[in-house]
Order: sequence, then C-alpha cells, then structure tokens
Amino acid sequence: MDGFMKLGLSRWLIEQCMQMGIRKPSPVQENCIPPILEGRDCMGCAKTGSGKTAAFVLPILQKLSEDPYGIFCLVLTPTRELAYQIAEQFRVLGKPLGLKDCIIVGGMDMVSQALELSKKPHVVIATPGRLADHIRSSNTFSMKRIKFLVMDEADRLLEQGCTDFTEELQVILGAIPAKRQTLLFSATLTDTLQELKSVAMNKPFFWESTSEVKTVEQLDQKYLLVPEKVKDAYLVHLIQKFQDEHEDWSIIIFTSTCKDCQILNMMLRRFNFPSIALHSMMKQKERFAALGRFKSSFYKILIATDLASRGLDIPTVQVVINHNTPGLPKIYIHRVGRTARAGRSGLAITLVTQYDIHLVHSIEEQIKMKLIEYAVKESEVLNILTQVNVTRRACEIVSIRPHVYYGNVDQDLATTRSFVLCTVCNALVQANIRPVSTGCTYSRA
Ligand SMILES: Nc1ncnc2c1ncn2[C@@H]1O[C@H](COP(=O)(O)OP(=O)(O)OP(=O)(O)O)[C@@H](O)[C@H]1O
Repeated sequence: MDGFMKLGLSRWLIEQCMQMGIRKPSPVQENCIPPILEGRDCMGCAKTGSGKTAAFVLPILQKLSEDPYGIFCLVLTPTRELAYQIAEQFRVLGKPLGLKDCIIVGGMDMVSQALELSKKPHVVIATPGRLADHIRSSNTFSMKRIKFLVMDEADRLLEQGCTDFTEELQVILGAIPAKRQTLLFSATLTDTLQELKSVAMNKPFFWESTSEVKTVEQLDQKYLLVPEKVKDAYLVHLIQKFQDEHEDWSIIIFTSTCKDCQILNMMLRRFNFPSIALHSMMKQKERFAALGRFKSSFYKILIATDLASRGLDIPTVQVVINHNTPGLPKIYIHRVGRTARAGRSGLAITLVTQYDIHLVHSIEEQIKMKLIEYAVKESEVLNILTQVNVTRRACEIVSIRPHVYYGNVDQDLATTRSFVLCTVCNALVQANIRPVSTGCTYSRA
C-alpha cells in the first residue's frame, strides 16, 4: 500500500488496486504516475504485460475525482477488443466514483453510440475510425473540455502501415483542445519517437525501462526450423503435446492472413482440438464472442491474426506459437507478449522456414537475445504428416469451392460466413436465402 501512497494516489484508489490484486506499483507505474499527477505529458515505454494500462488509468481517475465532469478523458487504441479491455480497467478501478464510460468502436451500432456520447461520459475509449465518423457526422457532443488524451499502443496508432489512422487522427486532434495532457504508451515506442513528440508537445516526460532485452525475463523463447511443406504437421504435433501434458494451458497461434487463420482453425477442429478463430473478416459480434469463449477457457486454442497481437491481457495464455515468422521485430515483441504477463512464466515458439531465417536474425538483433531451438521428435511428426497434409488440403478445398449450401443458413455459415462469402453470397445470406453455387471464391486474403 505504501508504494502507491508515495506516488500520490488517494486511499480509495489504492483500495481498488488491492481488490484487483495490484499490491505494489510496477516500474512503469512508479515512474510515470508522479509526473502525470504533476500535470506533465508522458511517454511510457515498458515491456509487454508490465501494467502500462494502470499507469495511465490510476492518475486519470485521481484527477477526475478532484474535478469530475464529462467528457474528461479520451483514450485511443488501435483495436476494438482492446478498447473493451481498457474500459473494463477504468470501470473496476473507477467504481467508487460512479464512473461513466463510453466505448466507441467500429462494427457496433452508431446511433446508440451517439446517444451515449451525448450523455457526457467521463471517459471515452475509442478506435480512431469510428470516433472520427462521429465527430464528422454529429454535433450532439463536445470534446472541447477534454483534459487527457491517451494513446495506447501509440506507435501503432501513428505508424502508416496497412491500417493508416493519419486522417482520422487529424480529425480527432482538431476536435480536442490543444491545451491538454497527452499520455502515450507502448512496449515499442522508439521507432516512432519523432511522430509521438509532435502529438505530446509540452516537453513530455519520457520513461523507458532500462533493461537491454526487450522481452520479459520469464518468457522462454524458442524457434523450430521446419520445411514450409511440413509446417502444419509440426503445429499439430506441438498442440497435441501441450494438450497431453498440460490440460489447463491456453495457447494462441498467430497466422499471417485471415484466410490462413480460418483454414488452420478448420483443420484443428477436424483433429478435435478446442480451437476458435479471431480475425478482421469476422463480424464484430463473432469477434467478441470468440474472444470471450477463449478468455473463459471454453476454447483453449485461439488462432488469430495480428488483430490480437497487441495489448490483450489473458492470464491463462501459457504458450504463443508463431505459425509464420513475423516480418517485423516489433510485431514479434507484441505477439509473444501475450504470454508471460505480470510476472508469470510463458513459452513462445516461432516456426521458421528456410525462407525466414533472416527475419529471425533481425528479431534477435532487436530483442537483444538469441532464440533457442525447440527440440521435437521428428519421427512423431512424420507419423502424422500425411494425415495433416490431407486434412489441410480438404479444408482448403471446402473453403474455396463454389458456395453450395444445403443446411440451415445460420448454423452452416455461423463460423465461416464473414470469411468465405463474396458480396453476392453475403447479400443472399443476409436476406436469409441459401446461396446456391455462385462460383465465387475468396475475395480477400
Ligand atoms: N502493479 C501491478 N502488480 C501486479 N499486477 C499488475 C500491476 N499492474 C497491472 N497488473 C496486471 O498486469 C496485467 C498486465 O497489465 P497491462 O495489460 O496493463 O500490461 P501492458 O503493459 O499494457 O501490456 P501490453 O504491452 O501487452 O499492452 C493485468 O492483468 C494487470 O491487472
């Protein structure tokens, strides 16, 4: 209790922390909370699972309790799932305040979101695209009095990658006051420091953990060199082994595309593994449902694209398997950071083909440590090789064949609908009409 008290937090907040099992501040909290309470902008760069969320939630709640009004704080985050997770921390820690929060993300009803915004919630947690849409289309809410802007996974929000938020951020920054406190957090801030400094303009306090190694100590990091053609057999072997030896372990498998994610899920299901997919081609409600079932351990295996690589905090995840070697070291850092969180141990295994060895070298260079080879009994993999390859092929054929469905639309398509259907088929399903053979294949990867 003393630790948090020394940082200047009120007793009621510390008691809330205790209820969540947060007993003493983590280094990022210890270092960033005091300057935030002093009114400074802050950039915090600390390892995955080290408590960055509470490092901004706690001082914001403290300040909110001193002068409560809405809209007091805006939190931006790159994914919808993360927005819900952050809102949950605000809710639990801010309960004694009667905190009102509002989540503004894509894929959910815009009218009810607009209504919630008009009720002046204390905290708005949003993905940039949907919030910018509201700002453009509505005059029923104002963000002109916002005291805090938080950008969680700030480097992702500012990088101009496949999802570029630049335009949306311009709209949002134009709608909030220039005089505000800006808080930027991520496990990988250094690539985008210049862009970040232009957002946090008031000589931000910058804190970065001093450790040279960029991943957490408790994480066991392995690689497995596999020929491209037998990758899936190795994957099935690994999962079988973990299932046999550690019934209670949850596993996340990262894939490079939505299509691969879906096919791997179909394949693992055929081997009776309790797996579920999560990718951006799924409907939002399906995404939340999949994540919820994985979190509650109803499904022990989550197959996901990089949609799930940042921020998600699921304590039961013991293993992360990279089905493809990430092309960028920082993607690797975030993916493997889904395990070994908050001081717990974890294992990360990256499947590396003959074409990816240079990627492993750049990952090792960036994280400042060498991955160790994971030992596998090859004979056991060879035993299942044909069966796995035949099953994979069968799944690929099912997923690309012309769309002929005979059963109940909802049941047959519940898991694959948003993924395999072309626009025409999709329109038919929406109208509750079974698509007959249209000859369409995937329209997107
Ligand atoms: N001081 C603390 N002591 C113990 N547990 C903590 C502490 N602070 C936060 N936690 C817990 O640690 C877990 C990870 O925290 P959080 O999700 O904020 O990590 P993060 O640093 O944001 O990770 P990432 O970079 O992956 O987003 C959460 O379950 C949180 O409740």
